[in-house]
Amino acid sequence: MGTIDKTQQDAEKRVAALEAIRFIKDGDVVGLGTGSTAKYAIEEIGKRVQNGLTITAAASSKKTDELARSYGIEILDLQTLSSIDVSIDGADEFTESLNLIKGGGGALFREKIIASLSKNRIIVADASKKVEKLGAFKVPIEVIPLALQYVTDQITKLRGSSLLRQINNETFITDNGNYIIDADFGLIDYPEELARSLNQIDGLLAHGLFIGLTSKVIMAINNGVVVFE
Ligand SMILES: O=C(CO)[C@H](O)[C@H](O)COP(=O)(O)O
Repeated sequence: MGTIDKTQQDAEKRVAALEAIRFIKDGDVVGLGTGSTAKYAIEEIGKRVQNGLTITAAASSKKTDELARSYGIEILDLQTLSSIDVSIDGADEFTESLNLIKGGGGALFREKIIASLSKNRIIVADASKKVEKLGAFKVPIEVIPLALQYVTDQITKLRGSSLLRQINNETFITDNGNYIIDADFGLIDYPEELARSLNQIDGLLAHGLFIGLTSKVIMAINNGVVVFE
């Protein structure tokens, strides 16, 4: 993949995010993702709301909730929603078959609920996120604290190694009050199979393999976009 030019990467994130906004129309309920790419989309949606766009939104994290509200975007209570028109979110890795790894920002559980509720699930990404096989980025796994050892042992049985996420020497706590394990399974040949196995572990709230949860990936490269759908 080579060295990633951060300025170029940021420019691509913005281009992809702006392209995705074309899919939002007046009256939509919009699912808002988390992370630096989703942030570009939220900021632009916010500006358009200030200029008369009438949407409501669901936020995938406290950070996104705060950012969206700061622009005057009306945030709905996720627990009351049974459908979202369009969601825009980022990804840590994606393949051409639209499988993803998400959760680098630790918001994977709410992001998964939003994707599951959404009719049109748009992922926005810079070109560095495209991979042949998932797995160079460790799979984030949200774990209910009392099940930490149990879940770690089950990950070991699936030939994965676990690292409890720490930020500034402190255990990272999700918006839901849980831990994140970053699990290394090496390059993943059969992501659907691994996702199914992880789904069966009690105490594991959500994992970052997003299989069949994406309508399209808008990837920016240089100043253009490529759409995978
Ligand atoms: O899944 C996520 C947060 O939980 C993000 O979408 C993912 O980490 C990508 O982030 P960024 O746009 O900053 O590269």
